Amino acid sequence: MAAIMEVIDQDSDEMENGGGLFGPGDEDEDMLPSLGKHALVSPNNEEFEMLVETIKHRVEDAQGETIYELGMGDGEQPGLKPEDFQASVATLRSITESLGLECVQLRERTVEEGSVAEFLLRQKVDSEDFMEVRVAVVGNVDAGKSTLLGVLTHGELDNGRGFARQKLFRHKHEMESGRTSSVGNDILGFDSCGEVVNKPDHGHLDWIKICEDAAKVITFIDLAGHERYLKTTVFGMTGHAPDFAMLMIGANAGVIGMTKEHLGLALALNVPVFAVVTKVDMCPPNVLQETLKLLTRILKSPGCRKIPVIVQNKDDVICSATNFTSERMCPVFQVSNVTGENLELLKMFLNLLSTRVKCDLTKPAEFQIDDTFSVPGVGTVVSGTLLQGYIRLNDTLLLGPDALGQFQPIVVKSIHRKRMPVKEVRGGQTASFSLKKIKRSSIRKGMVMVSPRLEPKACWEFEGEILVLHHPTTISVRYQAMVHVGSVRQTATIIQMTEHHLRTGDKAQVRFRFIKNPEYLKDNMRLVFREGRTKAVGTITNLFPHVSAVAQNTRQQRAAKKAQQESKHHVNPQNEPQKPSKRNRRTRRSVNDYNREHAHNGPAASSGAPTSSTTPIAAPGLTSAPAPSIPAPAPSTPEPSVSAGALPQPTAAAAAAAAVQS
Ligand SMILES: Nc1nc2c(ncn2[C@@H]2O[C@H](COP(=O)(O)OP(=O)(O)OP(=O)(O)O)[C@@H](O)[C@H]2O)c(=O)[nH]1
Repeated sequence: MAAIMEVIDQDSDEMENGGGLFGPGDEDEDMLPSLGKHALVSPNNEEFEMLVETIKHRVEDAQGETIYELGMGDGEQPGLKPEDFQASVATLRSITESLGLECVQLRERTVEEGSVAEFLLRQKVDSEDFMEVRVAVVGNVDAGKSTLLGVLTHGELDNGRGFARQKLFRHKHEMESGRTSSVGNDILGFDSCGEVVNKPDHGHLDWIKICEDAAKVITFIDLAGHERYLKTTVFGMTGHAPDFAMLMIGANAGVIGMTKEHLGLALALNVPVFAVVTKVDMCPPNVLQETLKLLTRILKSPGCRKIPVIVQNKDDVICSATNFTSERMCPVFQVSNVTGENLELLKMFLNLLSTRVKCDLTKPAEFQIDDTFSVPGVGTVVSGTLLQGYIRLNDTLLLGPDALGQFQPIVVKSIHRKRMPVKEVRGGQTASFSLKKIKRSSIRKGMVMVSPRLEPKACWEFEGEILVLHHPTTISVRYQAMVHVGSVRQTATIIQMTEHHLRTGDKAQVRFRFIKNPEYLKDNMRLVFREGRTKAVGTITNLFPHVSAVAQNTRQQRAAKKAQQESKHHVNPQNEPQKPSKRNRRTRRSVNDYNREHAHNGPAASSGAPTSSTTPIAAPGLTSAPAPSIPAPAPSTPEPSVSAGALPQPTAAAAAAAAVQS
């Protein structure tokens, strides 16, 4: 794993500037004029209006809150004289009042020229809406992850023997073994003044009440620490779209086991990390110092290039929270779940975290599914993250891709956010939807629900630029491993690459092919490719949208196929569609059942799609030329001779549109 730390080259530019901190001079290039540190002292009407607009824009931009630094100005010495400071505070309060914001002073400092202060400006509580920040909780087994979450969310300290974590375990075997095995969610709500709103009633937390009372809800994605559950942990990090990762380390055990693995994963996915060292109550000071020393060394190493900040007081919290996403800073907390030491600092930090992922609300809806449920009396429910746009009650969306690469229209029957019924969700939020007329068995994790306007296409094959973090020998064509992209988790085969062999530390442009189902992917998504101790990370650079079996079976296609067969080229078995697994055959059956039952819903069913067992599930369809850096596909590759655009594509969008009209 040391190799991981050495080869990851994290690009700081990719970290969005979302800390929310701004001084008057730190304006948005094209929209807002520069303001001096005296701007709030005695503004005239026009200036006041401009200030209102500026703050409104900033709060909206940061999705509901921002931190204002009073007494700071571009190129000016910081600090305001007492009377100017008082006048500025009064102006700030009347601005926030007019915008319906809460204005909470975080701290005040005296500098050479006078005073400087930071204020948290946050939207007032709206019982139907709240800001959402997702924090993935990672770290080695027994680091105290579940315990810390139990303590934070239930407000009761641990006894050092597993008392606090009992409230969070979801499975009987977890209770018995004391180990987390699944991806769990726990929530911590803060009101507009930053106070915790979680009020457990006999150990039970009412999520709806928390959401109603909170202006901001932190969702902890509690991931398993044991190596056995690494697949689930990777899925939690990729599929649950965390804004931040909280890396937990037991002070006495130190940086052991999966700690570096999890840190490497967060770095690879560009998720900013903060560290929490637990169990300081039971750790001798010299051992704690050793742990901190090693952690700091790892964070500063060329593979990480982080700036560790040991958080010791409120000033450190404000500094690190406000600079967290925009810089390479990695705050390090030292806490005890038993005595409660420094937990207040951690809570304050969590309260100040702003969502990092910027979602475009103007784009058509795109929702990635990370779990499915069958709820008695309700029916099929899917949960996941809305990546862009809005989804409202009774919207018709396209669900897919199925094993045939197709999408089918579904109607949203009800929506829940953290168990609270709502009428709509917007980009960046997690939600659960109950769906009409669909069996749970026909939905799998990794599917999406998108607006018909997106005209979604599935793909069997895609290209990515990858970096091998670790492999014991060499990787070559035909190598298979698990690909994690968003909530997609499926084995894929390398079918082409720009290098003959890849070793640890090598980079290459690689073409993958899924072995079971086509998937809905997008350019620039981060991917993790892993198999045992082999690990590679990368970014999707090129997609090869799948042309459904129906579309491929045109006369032109058949002619092209025949011509290819006649040319007696040997077909590379890697490029042939794989024999479906038993599970996949089951999925196909259910899809066929669905198509039979809903023959009017899509051309696939009505046109007698070739779904017999002798027909490949779906042959790869290449609609765009391979990237120049990749050698052209072997002549034997069964590629369609016409572009997908020329084919009578059975567009699911059309099916959805028909469904909407009907
Ligand atoms: N003394 C002391 N014990 C702690 C502290 N935090 C956790 N523990 C104990 O450490 C043990 C392990 O804690 P867990 O919360 O189960 O650890 P985990 O990281 O969630 O482990 P997995 O779920 O298996 O990944 C429990 O017995 C806790 O009571 C702490 O700050 N001080």
